[in-house]
Amino acid sequence: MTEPIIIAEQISKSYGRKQAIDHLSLTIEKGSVTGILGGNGAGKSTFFRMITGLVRPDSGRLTVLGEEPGWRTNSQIAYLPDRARWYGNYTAEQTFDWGSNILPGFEKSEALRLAELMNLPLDLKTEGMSKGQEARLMLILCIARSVPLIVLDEPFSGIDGSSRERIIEALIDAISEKEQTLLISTHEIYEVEGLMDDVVFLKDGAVQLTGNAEKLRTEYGSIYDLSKKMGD
Ligand SMILES: Nc1ncnc2c1ncn2[C@@H]1O[C@H](COP(=O)(O)OP(=O)(O)OP(=O)(O)O)[C@@H](O)[C@H]1O
Repeated sequence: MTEPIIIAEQISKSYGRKQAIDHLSLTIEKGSVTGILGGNGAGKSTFFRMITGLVRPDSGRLTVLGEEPGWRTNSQIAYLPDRARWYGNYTAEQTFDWGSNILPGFEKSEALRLAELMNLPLDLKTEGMSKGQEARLMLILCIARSVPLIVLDEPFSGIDGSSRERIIEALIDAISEKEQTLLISTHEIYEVEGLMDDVVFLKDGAVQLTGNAEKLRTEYGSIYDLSKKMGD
């Protein structure tokens, strides 16, 4: 029996004359890995910001973990924003200590294990990190948390193609044991598609197509091929 963790009912959001989200209705099932896909400006990041309460819908109703998004739901969400920046100049290990003190559900031992899997040096300070190393650190801060919902907005941007596979394996490894729900937006569909149970294509702030990834693959060959058809 499936149970929804996110229910969006006809939600809309405009920035001035730009309609970023347009009467979007969508249900995300508990325990699923859902790829939120779509071209630039489709509304992916805005939808994620709504889930984390950073942006409120102008109209419609959004329910996350059984209630309206806010500080109570946010303690149960690990969110990687699209333009994540780490401002302090700390080593990865010091950052994990900070995470243990601040982030609900953060497990330092899991973070250390993931850092090894992802080849992230522990003694390097953030100012000396490459873009890809910083991206790994931000990702680990999210996926080393035992929280019901993980929301990753473009987690692989800045990570080179040859490292991505290893990082995606670490991600699968991190979430497979836990009953977590994962939402992930990405333009790297080819590498990530094996991870997805469900797929949502957004266009102009509304659902263009949604479905079970396996079923869509039977019909279209691959989610990557489908995304080409959808014009991503
Ligand atoms: N704070 C803002 N102020 C004005 N317009 C905004 C703002 N945030 C988003 N928009 C607009 O809303 C639309 C949706 O943007 P959003 O960032 O959600 O798209 P996206 O699907 O995440 O795109 P990308 O793949 O390029 O990251 C775009 O047209 C964008 O310009």
